[in-house]
Amino acid sequence: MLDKLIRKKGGREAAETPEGQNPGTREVPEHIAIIMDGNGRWAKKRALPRIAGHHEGMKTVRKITREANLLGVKVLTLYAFSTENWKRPKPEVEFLMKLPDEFLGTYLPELIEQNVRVEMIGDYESLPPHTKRAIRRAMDETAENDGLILNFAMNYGSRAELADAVKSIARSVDEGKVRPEEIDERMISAALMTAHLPEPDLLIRTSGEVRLSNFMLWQLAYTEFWFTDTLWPDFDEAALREAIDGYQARNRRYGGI
Ligand SMILES: CCc1cc(N2CCCCCC2)n2ncc(-c3ccc(F)cc3)c2n1
Repeated sequence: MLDKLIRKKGGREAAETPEGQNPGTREVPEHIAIIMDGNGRWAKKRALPRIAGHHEGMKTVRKITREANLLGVKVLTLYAFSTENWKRPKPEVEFLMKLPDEFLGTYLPELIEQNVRVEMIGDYESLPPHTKRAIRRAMDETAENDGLILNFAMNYGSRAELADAVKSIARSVDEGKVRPEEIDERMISAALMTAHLPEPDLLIRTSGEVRLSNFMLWQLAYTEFWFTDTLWPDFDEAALREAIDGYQARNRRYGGI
């Protein structure tokens, strides 16, 4: 089983672990981001159609959301559909675009009961109308909840997000609201779709793939990565706790030696 934590080196200044504090006693990650990979392979191993893997993966979304909320995680960002996924076969894309409605139709009452707030990052307007309706309803019906933020990255691509942020800042310069010399990291972070969220503390990617796939490239600058061979449909509460244990066991540094 390939479970490994790859710690980002270097980065922003921040206090070292205070003297005397046991580095293993770190808090639960405030923000966990997950690239939910391995659904098609899970189905193939069982001689099932790929959509069976996506459907099983949806049940894992429910399981991991509940566990993360119980553990005190504040934000859970799930990479559900990338801008590149439109290239998949039409029937698969059509099935995927129905999953938000199916997921919320089944689990929204449970999410509301758990005080979960549903949010989304990505290009909302380009989604099919039925997909937008389901997501909009879930966001509206959970807007007052102040528990875990369940943030779906839907029709999301980090480079497109960064390009939009640059355009927005360039417009502000054009309008005389911003001088070029004022543009800094903070202004760019504030122009991203995740401006209102803390940066991810822990990124988990399942199915053994070790790459970012155009996911939160700016926001993951200081994030610890956990890569596991476990396929997303098989990723259960114990697997989540193992990833969090791996995160807590490391003496996280934002730079310095
Ligand atoms: C549109 C692509 C997609 C795929 C997908 N899969 C398939 C691929 C990844 C594994 C999980 C199951 N899920 N699972 C939940 C949602 C969902 C999205 C938004 C929302 F508001 C509520 C639920 C979802 N969306």
